[in-house]
Amino acid sequence: MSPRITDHPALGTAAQRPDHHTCCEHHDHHHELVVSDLRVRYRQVIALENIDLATSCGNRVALIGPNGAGKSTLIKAIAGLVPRAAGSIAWRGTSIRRWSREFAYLPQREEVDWSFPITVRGLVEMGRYPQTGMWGRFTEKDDAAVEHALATLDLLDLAERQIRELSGGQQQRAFLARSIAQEAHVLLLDEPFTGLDRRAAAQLGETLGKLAREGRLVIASHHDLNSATVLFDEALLLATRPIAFGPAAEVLTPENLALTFGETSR
Ligand SMILES: Nc1ncnc2c1ncn2[C@@H]1O[C@H](COP(=O)(O)OP(=O)(O)OP(=O)(O)O)[C@@H](O)[C@H]1O
Repeated sequence: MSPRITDHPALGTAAQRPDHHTCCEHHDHHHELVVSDLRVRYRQVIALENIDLATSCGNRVALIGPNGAGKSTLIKAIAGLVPRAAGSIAWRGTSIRRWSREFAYLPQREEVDWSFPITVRGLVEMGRYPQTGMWGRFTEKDDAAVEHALATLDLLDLAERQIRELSGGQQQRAFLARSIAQEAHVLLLDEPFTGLDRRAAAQLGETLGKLAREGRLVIASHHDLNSATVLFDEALLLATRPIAFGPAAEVLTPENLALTFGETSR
């Protein structure tokens, strides 16, 4: 999906991609998630290069850039779903080697088989499998975690419905509820606002705010520049390489956006 860039007059101008970037200091011990000098490639294609990102729970981080900029790839790399060609990703001081229960990943809508026969409750219960195992017995603690997740996402009334019978916004909430049941601290969301109407988007925005205030870290690719400063605390502008990272309102300047969108990534 294309970003809405029409409201930003600076974006029409061609801009050179910078040969250096403004970015947070990496190598720091104060942040819970630290991505340092990350490079990811798919065969010959370099999807990400020189990515540095340091942030902590309580923040909502937007990944912003043109199609092919590497947003999905960065989300997958942090989730441990694509291999790194170089660099490191550390969570609470320890390198992330494989998918961890701390990380919950929400793929782009079209990557999910929504016709899969499962109820909302069944989907949310899957969040407990890392603890119980697929065929494990649910304890009271597991049941309580599922109820808490359904309540947090306002899904108790829909718990017995099939996910294919839900609206797009309700489906997003069901997936987020699964992450909450998993007790994941890092929510990695690929374009969670895409396809939602205003009301569902507002509700999701509130939910992400609540989850961040509860002490989770939300990282999401996002296409709507107009809402980015409202919905997110921090932003990483990227076009294969990072253009800027910092507080969303400081980073989303016309100059930075021109650098990010002025030249389409390969
Ligand atoms: N499985 C793959 N095999 C080969 N190349 C890939 C693969 N996935 C992504 N790429 C390439 O890696 C680059 C980054 O893709 P990515 O999907 O991360 O971008 P994006 O910013 O999420 O784009 P969009 O906004 O279109 O979703 C692109 O050049 C893309 O073509």
